[in-house]
Amino acid sequence: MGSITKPKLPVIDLSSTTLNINSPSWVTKRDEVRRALEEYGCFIALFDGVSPELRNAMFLASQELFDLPTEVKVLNVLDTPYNGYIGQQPMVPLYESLGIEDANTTHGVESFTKLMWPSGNQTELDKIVMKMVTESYGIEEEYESSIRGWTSYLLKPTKYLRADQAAGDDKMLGILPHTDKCFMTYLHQDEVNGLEILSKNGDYWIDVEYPPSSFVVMAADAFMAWTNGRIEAPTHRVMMGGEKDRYVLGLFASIRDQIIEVPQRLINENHPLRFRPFDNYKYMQFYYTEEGVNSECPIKTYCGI
Ligand SMILES: O=C(O)CCC(=O)C(=O)O
Ligand SMILES: [Fe+2]
Repeated sequence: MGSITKPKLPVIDLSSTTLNINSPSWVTKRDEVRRALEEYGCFIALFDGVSPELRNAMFLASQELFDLPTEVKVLNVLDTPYNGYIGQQPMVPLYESLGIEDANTTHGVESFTKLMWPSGNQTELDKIVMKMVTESYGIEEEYESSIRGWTSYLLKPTKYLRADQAAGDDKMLGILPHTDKCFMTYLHQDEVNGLEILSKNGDYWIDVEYPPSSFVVMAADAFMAWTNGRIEAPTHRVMMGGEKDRYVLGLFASIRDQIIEVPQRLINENHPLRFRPFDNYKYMQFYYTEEGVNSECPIKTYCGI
């Protein structure tokens, strides 16, 4: 491992100023997005400048949220396991998160969400990425008719305590290696790095350095199954070092009340069908069963062929 220069994640500019659906650069970018996802399962998207003032405001709000007493935070209970409040877990003592379901619609949290996702356009990033990937594969119709309208968004402010206990250069685990169980994930962080992506061959971890105004776009398990395994959900973890707490805003897109089925176009001799039709929310429930937790690749166990 020592002397290998590790690759960095591809950075793709998806700011609205650079995107024009009728220009040749749209096609180039679209295929770049697909290739990045096929190769790494994720990439860094530069996405419309969030002003420094807004960024500060949203991370300040996040900080205030985590400063609430634990008794208040635990009141945030959601139906899907691990989507409400998580904290004080012995395996990952630095980690804390608070999920807000239906982040783009639920009336009561709308203003909070708007603050957290300035100009409300981060679900727009999902729309752009999905348009690009599905166009690139020629499966836009399948996306429009059976996925897009069923997408729900979980907004998850997350805090990682600084790793005071870490001695010297040692880092502490912020979140255990995992793949996400939803469809797609969009991550935005404050200034502290820590996210690491496992390379496709599993040989090394890639450190993620976010440029300002950038998001990590990451495929999750349900997307991997929908694309018949063309795009794999990358294993990732967080390692904490240094003297600052880390704040992250995650947006997790899942498909609700709709069976996900591999589009015919993605099935052929070289790519035989690998996944049976499945329900994303039932899969997330399955993941927290004993069988799911102990499975090496839960999505394959759940609906693999
Ligand atoms: O903190 C990060 O950068 C990643 C968080 C994450 O992987 C998750 O919440 O699923
Ligand atoms: Fe994750």
